[in-house]
Amino acid sequence: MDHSQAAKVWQDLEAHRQSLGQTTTRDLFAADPDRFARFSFRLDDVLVDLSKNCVSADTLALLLSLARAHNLEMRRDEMLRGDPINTTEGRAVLHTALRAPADADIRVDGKNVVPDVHEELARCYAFADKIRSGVLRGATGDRITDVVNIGIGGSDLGPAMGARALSPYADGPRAHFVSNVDGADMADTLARLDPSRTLFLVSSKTFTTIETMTNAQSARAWIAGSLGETAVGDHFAAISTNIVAVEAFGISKDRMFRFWDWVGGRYSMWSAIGLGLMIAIGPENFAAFLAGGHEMDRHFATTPLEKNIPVLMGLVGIWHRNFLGYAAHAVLPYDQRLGRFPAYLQQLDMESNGKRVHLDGTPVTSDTGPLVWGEPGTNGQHAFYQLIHQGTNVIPADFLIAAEAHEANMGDHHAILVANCLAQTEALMHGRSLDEARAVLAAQDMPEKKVELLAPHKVFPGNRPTTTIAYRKLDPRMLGRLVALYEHKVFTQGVIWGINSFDQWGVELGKELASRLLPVVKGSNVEGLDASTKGLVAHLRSLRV
Ligand SMILES: O=P(O)(O)OC[C@H]1O[C@H](O)[C@H](O)[C@@H](O)[C@@H]1O
Repeated sequence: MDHSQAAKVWQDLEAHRQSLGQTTTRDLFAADPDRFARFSFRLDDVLVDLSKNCVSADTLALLLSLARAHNLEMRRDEMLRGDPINTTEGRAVLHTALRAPADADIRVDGKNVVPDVHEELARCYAFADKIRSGVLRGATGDRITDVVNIGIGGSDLGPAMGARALSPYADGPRAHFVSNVDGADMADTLARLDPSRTLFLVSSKTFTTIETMTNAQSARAWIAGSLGETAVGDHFAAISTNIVAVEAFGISKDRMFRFWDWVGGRYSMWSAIGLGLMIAIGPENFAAFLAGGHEMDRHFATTPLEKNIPVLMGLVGIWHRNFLGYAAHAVLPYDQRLGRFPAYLQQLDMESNGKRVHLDGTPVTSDTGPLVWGEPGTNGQHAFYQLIHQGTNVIPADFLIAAEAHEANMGDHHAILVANCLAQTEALMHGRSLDEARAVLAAQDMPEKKVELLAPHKVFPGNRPTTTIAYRKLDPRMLGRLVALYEHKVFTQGVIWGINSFDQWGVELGKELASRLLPVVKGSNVEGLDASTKGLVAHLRSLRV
């Protein structure tokens, strides 16, 4: 990286922000009739409209210079060719290899990993087919009708989000997901299931995560308790990088599916971790999901930065976070089946870019990843959009909308959904001035005093940034493109911030303390705890029967 060049562009961007002054996106639209064409970008049917963000051509040009000063293209190529860019863990970062075609050549330590990827994928597909067709059955000879993925974080959110997103394509056994160590999660799921027809997938990269191991043991006891110990083998499969621990759990080699340490947990839904999704939607649909991801990879790898969609989304995010000071980012899918997408992105984005030191360990000098959150529209409109429209903080938001619904013959449902999505982005950009609010009220024949009283409440400041992602239909290929789009956006931002987007040391301390506290919660000595924790332990113990 050229530090002095990067620092100079950063200053130029700050000066540019000053020079924009009070300019609003509304002003930018008024000044440029071609703004939509200039600021919207396409990949086949996917259109990403950045025009409702307060960026000018100069802003984008400066942001692109910033990306170049940080050697974004070089860093991208390093990732894609398998360099160990996850420096704190000494690992390559190759989720892109999971969706590469069979003839690709991507090397880790000199060895092409693509044949291994395809071999494992073929094993997963064969297993999925056998469960779906009833060739593989439960211990009693019954067909498997329900598949429960036991995993947490990256070993849960991807397949869980995907199974919901692609439910119109689900023609296999029902998919369930148990993640929380709260026994309620497992108990509520088991209450709906018949052990003789249930398959558990224990998904854990490390196969040591306490939540997953505890849930897996309970599931094992449930099967053994109702069908006998010998039935366990027929009702379990495992997905992990830790073959030794899987064998120790008692899952045989032929029901063990592996992935590799160069796949981060939050980037793993493309691997065998997707097995639950694969069984639900079938190998063909899963292959379309992978192909969609690869399509976005090609776009990211080969499109000039000026038209590179994930890069541009990442850079606009940098503008918001670092130059306009916006601390949050909302993801608002107008697609009910993307209900878990914001939660999925929370892990992808916040676990990747919620960092406070540079790659070399020195403290960051600018803010890093924003708080990411969201809910499907239109529900959010009737709950928290008030704050997005009129609250004191500006929250940039992504709006996701399909042209086509899966439900034919449902009258105006989809048209109303689309109208609401577009109306929100228009309202957020346009706003309503005090004079406009007064005029609206006056037109209602309201006494002047009341107009004056009410008008300030009806002012919308506008100039609230939104990006709209519009696509044909939420099919497997589209989901693949969408997830990969955000992965590369997160990568882009990590490069600009100079952080490691692929480790997650921030989750360790709580884990360590939880294992230290477990015996205390169960009754051992509270000595050595801080006064608050000691008091809470005592209170909880006193309430327990
Ligand atoms: O797949 P596992 O090894 O069970 O890990 C599950 C999850 O837990 C960890 O604490 C990490 O924060 C996540 O990145 C990971 O996805």
